[in-house]
Amino acid sequence: MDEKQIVGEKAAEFVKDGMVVGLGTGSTVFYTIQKLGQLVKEGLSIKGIPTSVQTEEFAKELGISLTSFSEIESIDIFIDGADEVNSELELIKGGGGALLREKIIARGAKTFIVVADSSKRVEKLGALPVEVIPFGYEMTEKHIRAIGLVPEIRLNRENPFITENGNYIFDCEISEYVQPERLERMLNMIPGVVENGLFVGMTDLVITLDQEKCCHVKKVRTLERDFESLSNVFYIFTMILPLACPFKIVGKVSGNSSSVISFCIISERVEGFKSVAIRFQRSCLTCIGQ
Ligand SMILES: O=C[C@H](O)[C@H](O)[C@H](O)COP(=O)(O)O
Repeated sequence: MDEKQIVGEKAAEFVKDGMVVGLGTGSTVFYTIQKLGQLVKEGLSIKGIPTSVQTEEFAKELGISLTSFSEIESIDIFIDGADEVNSELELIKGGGGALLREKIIARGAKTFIVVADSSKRVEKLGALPVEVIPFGYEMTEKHIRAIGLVPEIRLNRENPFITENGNYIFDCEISEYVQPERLERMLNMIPGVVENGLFVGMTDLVITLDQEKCCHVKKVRTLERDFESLSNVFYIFTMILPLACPFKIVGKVSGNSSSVISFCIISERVEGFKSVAIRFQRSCLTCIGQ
């Protein structure tokens, strides 16, 4: 059994009867889907949401029922491969061009499991696909270059590769380190960029292999998500009791580590509370190891 098959099949163990399952794209999750097809034949009842036409067709061939966003409230679990995984379980995806649909599903899933053979583990994330609309892509390329990346248009023979959403992809070399979450935001602010392949703070588990070829299931810290929830509660609190609360949250930002920064109880009403706010932010950052 090759590595992709071991990790791919292992992930199928996390799928339970009645679940809505996001089905990823690629040669690793292929084995998960194949295994799910076998389990469905043995009686497992699930509904799949595919991330690409290729996956959709494969799932149909295997007899896996599919559903659509209009028919479901949420996605229980999303299983997908990755091109690069670092020690923080931050990912680069999109080698197969399916990054946009994958990110939509990853963001909507309660649990996101990544299946990755050992070749995907990297110290530094380095080769990032960025999906852009064809209109003005030459200008978009300049803007991507201006933030320090080295983009190269992905080709299909001599023509630009076209994604299933009708867009182009720039494969970008990350030459200088920028914090992934920041880079993700910077890219997505460029007009013409539809999405990029950085998946930060989304992964719940990575199934991979070590040198002894043992299957490992790593749990990512959920602290950032906890902070996000706490931030939401606090935000609602200050909305309900604006007069009673001495703090004002400047903005509710969803996301991850920097949402802690925007956990931002910056006092607008009482000057003295500013130092409290700053100390609080610092302790949050220490907690998440920044
Ligand atoms: O667009 C493709 C996806 O992001 C894949 O999940 C990724 O490229 C990994 O694919 P594979 O399992 O074939 O290495």
